[in-house]
Amino acid sequence: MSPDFIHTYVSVDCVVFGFDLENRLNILLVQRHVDEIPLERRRKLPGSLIFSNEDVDDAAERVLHELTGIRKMVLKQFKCFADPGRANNEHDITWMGKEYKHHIDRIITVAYLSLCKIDHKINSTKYDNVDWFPIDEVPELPFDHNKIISESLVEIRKWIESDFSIIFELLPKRFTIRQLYQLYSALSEKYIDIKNFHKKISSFNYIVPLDEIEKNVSHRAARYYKFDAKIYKKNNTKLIK
Ligand SMILES: O=P(O)(O)OC[C@H]1O[C@@H](O)[C@H](O)[C@@H]1O
Repeated sequence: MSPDFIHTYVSVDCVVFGFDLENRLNILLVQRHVDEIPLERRRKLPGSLIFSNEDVDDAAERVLHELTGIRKMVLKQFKCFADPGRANNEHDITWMGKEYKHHIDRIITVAYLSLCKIDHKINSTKYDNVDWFPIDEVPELPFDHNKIISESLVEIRKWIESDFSIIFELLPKRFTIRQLYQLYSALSEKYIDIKNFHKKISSFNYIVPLDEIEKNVSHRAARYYKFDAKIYKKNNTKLIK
């Protein structure tokens, strides 16, 4: 075989989105625990090299489980990142050497998107530090992880346009229309008038009003709603075309 063909490692990286109480999109970052790397360069996307007998999708599921303790999470493979130089920063080489006891200088990574309710208990079996970061407070990250995150944003927008029901993976089980509006606005780049949004939403029978309203709020208390997946599957309409 020509020596120009690569023998390379393959990894997965997961961008897990959450939506916080201040109506901001967040993502989960983990911390590398290695003294030789400066503190401010230790945060990264959760990821792993894949095992020789493992499918990439299975590796992504494993990473998410090791990250959150949750068995089944919504998961979407969206892109492969294969720049030959993506893993040759000296800190990243040090990290890979410590973590895998190998000199690794080329890794192709397959990136995944996932969604998690931010109030879900994170019970990591692998990482000591797992934290939510608002998307505009994400620090400079190792490898090409900042690039992966910015491409994942484009992807999550497309995903919501093609399957609106995934938005409910990010909302609490009961939510107000304002929360739904704020999440939809944070995700889509278009301006949407709140009154029109309310009108559209009230025509969707899969968004079901509950007999509960907000308590202890300074504004007019809003009603809570829930998403009914069964009704949604029957209609499967897009929210806004
Ligand atoms: O074991 P760790 O370092 O978490 O994962 C392997 C890393 O290797 C790189 O391709 C990835 O970007 C990934 O983050």
